[in-house]
Amino acid sequence: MTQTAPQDRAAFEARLRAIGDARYHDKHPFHRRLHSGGCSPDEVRAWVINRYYYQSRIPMKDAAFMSRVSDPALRRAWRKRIEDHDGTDAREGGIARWLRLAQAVGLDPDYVASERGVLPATRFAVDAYVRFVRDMPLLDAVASSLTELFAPKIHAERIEGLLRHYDFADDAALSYFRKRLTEAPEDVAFGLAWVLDHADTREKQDAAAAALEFKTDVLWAQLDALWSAYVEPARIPPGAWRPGEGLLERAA
Ligand SMILES: O=C(O)c1cc(C(=O)O)c2c(n1)C(=O)C(=O)c1cc(C(=O)O)[nH]c1-2
Repeated sequence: MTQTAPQDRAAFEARLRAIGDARYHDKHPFHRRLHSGGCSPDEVRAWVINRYYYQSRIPMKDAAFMSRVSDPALRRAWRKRIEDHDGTDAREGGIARWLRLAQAVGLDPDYVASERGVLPATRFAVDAYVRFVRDMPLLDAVASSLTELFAPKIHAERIEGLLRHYDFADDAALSYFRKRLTEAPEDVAFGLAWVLDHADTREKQDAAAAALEFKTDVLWAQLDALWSAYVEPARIPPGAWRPGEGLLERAA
């Protein structure tokens, strides 16, 4: 039986980028609504609450990844991701910055950090991502992080759209996204080179592409859940956040 030859490096990279062009969540109607000023204050709050759950699990999935890596050089390159989100003694991290955004939209950061009110489908999607990275081959795990190839564009659009359309938005509230503009390209340059180097058979290339598609589904499913629950006609699942809950005194 003849084996299919691997794609050359440029063709394989183009294949990965085409997955983003077709499936990345910048195309989801919820993001269009958010960035163009179409979201109500409560829709923005629902997004902040649910997206916190994703943020909170990113360093956990990176720790799960590192626990499986025997190569010290790869661990050294990867551990920055955990510090970017958790911070260090000297430096604030992304989770703290996200909670600043929560405060700016009138939410009590303790409520957001409690993870109460997160939609069931958000939990299922995000937990599936953590499990995927914990259980699948390292190549698939690294490939699944490559949605970050497409993230700087959406972060830039978001900064511009939120600043233009929403009163709560200012540099402090949006500092999370501005910081990611420099953090994400560093991470993804490393991740992409690693995947291109290690996907040395057609089967591995197919697996890496499938991992990236899986991750686009993880992101898309979160926004589908948000739309279904909070955009009219709203269908909020039992136990999920209801407008009016978890607000700061001044916003209540
Ligand atoms: O706002 C976004 O659209 C977005 C998307 C993604 C992504 O593509 O997974 C990440 C982020 N932001 C992000 O801020 C972030 O720290 C991050 C880490 C990862 C990852 O898979 O390791 N994705 C993302």
